[in-house]
Amino acid sequence: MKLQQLPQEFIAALPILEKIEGAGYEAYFVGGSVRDTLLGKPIHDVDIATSAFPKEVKAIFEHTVDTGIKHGTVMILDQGQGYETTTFRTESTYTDFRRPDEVTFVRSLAEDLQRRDFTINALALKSDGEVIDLFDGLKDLTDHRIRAVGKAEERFFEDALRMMRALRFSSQLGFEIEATTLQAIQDNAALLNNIAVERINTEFTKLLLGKNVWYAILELLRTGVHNYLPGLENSDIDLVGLADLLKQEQIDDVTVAWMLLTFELGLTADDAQIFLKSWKHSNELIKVVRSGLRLLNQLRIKDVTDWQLYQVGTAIQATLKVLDLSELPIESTSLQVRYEQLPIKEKQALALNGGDLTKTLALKPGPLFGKVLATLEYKVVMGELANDKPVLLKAATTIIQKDQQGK
Ligand SMILES: Nc1ccn([C@@H]2O[C@H](COP(=O)(O)OP(=O)(O)OP(=O)(O)O)[C@@H](O)[C@H]2O)c(=O)n1
Repeated sequence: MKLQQLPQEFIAALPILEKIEGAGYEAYFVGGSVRDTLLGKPIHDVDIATSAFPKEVKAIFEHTVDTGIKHGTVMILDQGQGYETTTFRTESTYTDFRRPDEVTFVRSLAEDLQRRDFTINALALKSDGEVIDLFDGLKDLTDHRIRAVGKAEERFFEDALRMMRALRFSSQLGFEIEATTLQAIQDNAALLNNIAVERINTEFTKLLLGKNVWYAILELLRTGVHNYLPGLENSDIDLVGLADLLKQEQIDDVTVAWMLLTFELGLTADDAQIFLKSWKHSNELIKVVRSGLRLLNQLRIKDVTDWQLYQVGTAIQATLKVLDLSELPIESTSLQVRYEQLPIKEKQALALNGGDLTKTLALKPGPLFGKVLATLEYKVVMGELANDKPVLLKAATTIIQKDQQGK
């Protein structure tokens, strides 16, 4: 099959292929960008595979960066754009974060494509538009099927993360996982124990954000893969609940995805922190999920105060989204309106600050200082005091006097 029209990103990179070919080597576009082009989707990274060894690539181009030289990857810089160019290779196991431990460079494209994960990812595109399809990847693309290249088991032994990738692609693309490949996932799920959790996290997050997440979660459960994911062992019922919620609407926000998951798992904010840490999430994401969960869990038992709403702060949008998707009988719009109408949304918006306490009331920094500001903040949020400097100064004076009388 020959592509008549190439996307702009490939056209821009054509001179690179042609230059490598001109030096007497083979070079092709490979991987996700070829798959996505054939699916009519936008592409992000253009990956190139070549028969030239790294030092040969470096001899052809003036500007290169050794991004993964041991694994055969050299970045070619051209017109402000970087192109990852990898020598044809076979590979053994991955224990490292993202690169295989050992690779053997080869000169044939067929051997390189043979070590790739799925047939839809094992297509190569030549500079003249010819699609090289050695494993019926085109048919699988048309039939919406994820099928391992060759023996699925061998591919998963090379890199167990590929089992997560199969589920992730099925969610993103809305493809079915072919029966033998699915069986091999079921048989080898325990190999995921050897994989760095950061890598699993990346794939699982993409799965949660996919359009066919409902199917992917059911396949995840069917194959037992969830039993090898941190904190998800034996959480079948919660995951089915999550799958049902996500059936209603595709989500596009990583934080919302993880908040929804922890909410469905019925975790408290503290337990969610432990759970998310085990997935190696950032402190920033953990903080947002924690405050959102606190509010949502409060809503499970009773209404929330404006102060609780205020404390959710920047996590409010994600939280309201989760509320919308959850089964709690509360309208997110009413909370949204209440949040919008809060007198202030952050401490900095208080009409009185520490400087005013020092200058106008001669209060020195210390425990009382913090107590005064915190009390004013609470009262303003709760509508007990207007956010107005003279009003707050008066209230501050009263708090200080009471404190001194108390001593
Ligand atoms: N564990 C892996 C990871 C990657 N690949 C191969 O390397 C290519 C590029 O991998 P990557 O950039 O991780 O994924 P893409 O398939 O490009 O998908 P996306 O960019 O959408 O994540 C894949 O298409 C596949 O051929 C593989 O065989 N096994």
